[in-house]
Amino acid sequence: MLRLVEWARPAVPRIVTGGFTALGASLLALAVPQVLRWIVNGPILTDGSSQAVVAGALLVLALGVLEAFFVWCRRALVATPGTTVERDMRVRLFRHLLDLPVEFHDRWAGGQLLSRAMSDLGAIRRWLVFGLVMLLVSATTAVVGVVLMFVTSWVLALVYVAGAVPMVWLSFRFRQDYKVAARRAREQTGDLATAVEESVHGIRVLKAFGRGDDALDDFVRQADELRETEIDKARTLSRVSFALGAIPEAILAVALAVGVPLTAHGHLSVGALVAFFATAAVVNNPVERLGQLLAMTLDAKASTDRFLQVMDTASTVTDPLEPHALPPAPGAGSTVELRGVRFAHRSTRGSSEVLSGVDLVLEPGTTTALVGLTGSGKTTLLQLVPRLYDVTGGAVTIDGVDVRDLTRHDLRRAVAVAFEDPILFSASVRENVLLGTDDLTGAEADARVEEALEVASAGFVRRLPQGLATVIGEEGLSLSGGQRQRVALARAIATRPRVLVLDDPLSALDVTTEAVVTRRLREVLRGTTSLVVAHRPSTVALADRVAVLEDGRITGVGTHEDLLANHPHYRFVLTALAAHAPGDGVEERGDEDGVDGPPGGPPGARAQRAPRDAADDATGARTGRHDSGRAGVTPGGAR
Ligand SMILES: Nc1ncnc2c1ncn2[C@@H]1O[C@H](COP(=O)(O)OP(=O)(O)OP(=O)(O)O)[C@@H](O)[C@H]1O
Repeated sequence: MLRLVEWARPAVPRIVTGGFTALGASLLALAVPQVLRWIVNGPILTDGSSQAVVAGALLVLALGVLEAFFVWCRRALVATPGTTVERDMRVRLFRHLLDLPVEFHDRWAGGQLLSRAMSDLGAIRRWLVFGLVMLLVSATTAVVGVVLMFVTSWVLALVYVAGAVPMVWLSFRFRQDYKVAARRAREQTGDLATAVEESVHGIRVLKAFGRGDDALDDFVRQADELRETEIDKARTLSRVSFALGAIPEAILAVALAVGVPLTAHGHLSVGALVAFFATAAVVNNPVERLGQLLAMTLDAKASTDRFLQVMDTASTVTDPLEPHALPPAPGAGSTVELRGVRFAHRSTRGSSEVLSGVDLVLEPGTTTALVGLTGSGKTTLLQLVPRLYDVTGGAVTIDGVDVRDLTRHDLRRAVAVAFEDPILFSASVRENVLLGTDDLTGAEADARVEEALEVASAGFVRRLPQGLATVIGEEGLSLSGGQRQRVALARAIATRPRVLVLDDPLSALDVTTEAVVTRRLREVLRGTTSLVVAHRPSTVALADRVAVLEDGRITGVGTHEDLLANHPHYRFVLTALAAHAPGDGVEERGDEDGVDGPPGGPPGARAQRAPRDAADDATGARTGRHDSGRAGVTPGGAR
């Protein structure tokens, strides 16, 4: 937990000052018994001077008021820096999450990250500003108090210290048990958050399949598990709290039995006896609180471990130490080359590769369609260009520069991506479209948005309630699949990239809309080198050339006609795709340019896109016969 200093450094001065004021408060509390001793041994037992008693009482009052002031100071001092530290840690965690590669996010559940960013950091803050300070102050108070007890009466002090032995042993046992439960509770909180996140994300599927009750049962089971762990923790804590509360009181009984005879026989003054018990009462407070503070510390320890587990994960996709720059843009897109590219996902690394030696050259300004069976690795290959994953062998170059030699910023300015399942953020349409163009403002930005929307045939956004200012994404207006795809396509186009990577970007559009978008896209793509995953013959129509991905390699590159004539696997794939391609219609038919429908569209106007899994690799097509012929297979969707 010492490593928390690294994050808490700016707050350390105030936390330390807060600690000193808390210590001051405890020492003032310990001074009260000494005043009592003076009053009892002095004015009360000697001359009975009421003036001296009043003076003593006023002194106790002053000490009490001062103690209360110090307690207030501690709270005031540590409250603000605690929240600052929490905020800073949260920001650094989020920044690190953004920096970590996709590979990391493939492995980690969202809820686990969410709970680390929220509840774990909250637990660390509470410990820093309260637990840590009070633990140190309690320990110091106990030590100073015991020293005062020895000064008052070493016999009674020995009785008190002897009682500490079982308390230390109990605390040690408690630490062992509670630590495990604390960690388990944190993990279960993360799992619970994941369950909520997944269910909310997939609420339509749950409802459509009537699986809400199952999801609820699952959630209840997880919530019960967490509850049991929390009860486990509470039981462990209450056991130790009981012992830490009872033992000091029992010690006081023993001390009384020893102390009274000592006083009766004149070995101990009455004032000293009173002072001993008053001191013991002050010391008992922090001792009894020890269980609670230890629990808090162990909770914070579990949270710190979980936080550091993420922070210590180094990013594997990093900027080079000596980055290269891309040569000036040639004007007609860049040359992209994949040389002997191999790739295996982390989970299957060592056992099987998705790509096992891909060689492909994309000439400047050309559009290449990537065709292959489902699961053949098209999406994976695409993601290697903007380094969402790093190749495990070979290299990807842009204009002769290895993508790993570019800074990620430069690379991602040069390469734009649109995925089949587009994610839009909770922001206005305009902000979503301008996401990748960080240096554009004002009229220039407006013009770029207009142009991108035009090419992507996304004019429907102007008819949204607030036009381009309408908030879409999770917190805003829901768009249909095809509408989202077009906004995402506009976002990719708006960056005016050298290289455009499109993963079946028109899959949710009906044939008419796709034809319009395709026509406009072809015009724009002339100045860009594009790689487009094609699942439909009509998407192949976008391309100048087609590359066939088969068994982890490119087994054919050529025009559609050439491949159709000479490449059996291409014929097979295309036939299989054509058999499942639209008009398996998806998107509402529109009213503007024959493409744009009103947002949301008429009920029932949308249907799910037909599954293309029938063209699955499970058909044996990878290894089997490719004799499906070429009957009527042409780009543009004709069957
Ligand atoms: N994050 C991942 N972790 C592990 N394996 C993965 C991951 N993503 C994809 N795969 C596997 O890699 C293989 C290729 O997947 P990929 O998505 O690239 O295929 P695809 O050709 O794009 O498929 P489709 O046409 O269905 O979109 C599949 O076997 C898939 O299960």
